[in-house]
Amino acid sequence: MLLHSPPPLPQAAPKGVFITGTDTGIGKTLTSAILTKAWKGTYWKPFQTGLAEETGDTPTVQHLTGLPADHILPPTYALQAPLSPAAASALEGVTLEPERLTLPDCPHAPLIVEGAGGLMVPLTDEMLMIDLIARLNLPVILVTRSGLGTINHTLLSLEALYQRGIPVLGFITNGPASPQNSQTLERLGQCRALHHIPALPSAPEAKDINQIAAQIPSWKRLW
Ligand SMILES: Nc1ncnc2c1ncn2[C@@H]1O[C@H](COP(=O)(O)OP(=O)(O)OP(=O)(O)O)[C@@H](O)[C@H]1O
Ligand SMILES: C[C@H](N)[C@H](N)CCCCCC(=O)O
Ligand SMILES: [Mg+2]
Repeated sequence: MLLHSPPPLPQAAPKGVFITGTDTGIGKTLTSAILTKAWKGTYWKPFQTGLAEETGDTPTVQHLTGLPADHILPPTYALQAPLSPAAASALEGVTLEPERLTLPDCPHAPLIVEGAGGLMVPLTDEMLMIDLIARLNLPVILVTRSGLGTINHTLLSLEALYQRGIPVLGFITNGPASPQNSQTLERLGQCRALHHIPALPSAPEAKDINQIAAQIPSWKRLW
């Protein structure tokens, strides 16, 4: 057995999906914008850090999707330091209570929830991002880079998810096309390659989101 067995996916369409990745800066926000647009869903980033250096993922998704404001929920925690939520909150004297988080009512299903960084990012001294995913009880879409190094990073993340019984709807590769890597990840990771996002020649714009979103299977077709 290479990896633990993948937990079964829910039989019926769940309330939403949790977008995680093999790293920070891997393309979770770009992917979340594409999926929110494709499914005309509702985007939520519960933990935003790094606002001292960036505008934040929520306004980015709002801008890239051009969806009405009620498709975009505000972050539950918005922190300045470009660090993990646990480290940023300690610096800023903010108390995080991820154990109290529940899925918000979302006006437009499905809910697309974006993490911060990867699975093992600390939210507090007792809780990691992966524990929040388990608590919210959503299936995962894993964003990973397409090129060399992705096999190890992706299988490590899948193994962690499977060991915690977290179902994975599939992975999305981001970067220069590498069909061979996608096939290897499907085979060894027992996980579906949902889509590939190409390396765009410049910073993503709404037109890019529209074009890629048009290629995404409908939410209903995935269940
Ligand atoms: N396929 C792509 N083509 C061009 N630029 C990309 C692509 N994917 C991501 N980027 C750019 O790389 C940067 C990081 O991507 P993104 O913000 O989606 O990462 P992230 O995983 O959401 O990071 P964080 O952990 O901070 O939320 C962004 O500036 C984004 O526009
Ligand atoms: C600031 C950045 N954009 C992310 N929001 C936070 C990433 C935390 C990564 C922690 C780590 O894995 O070292
Ligand atoms: Mg992001």
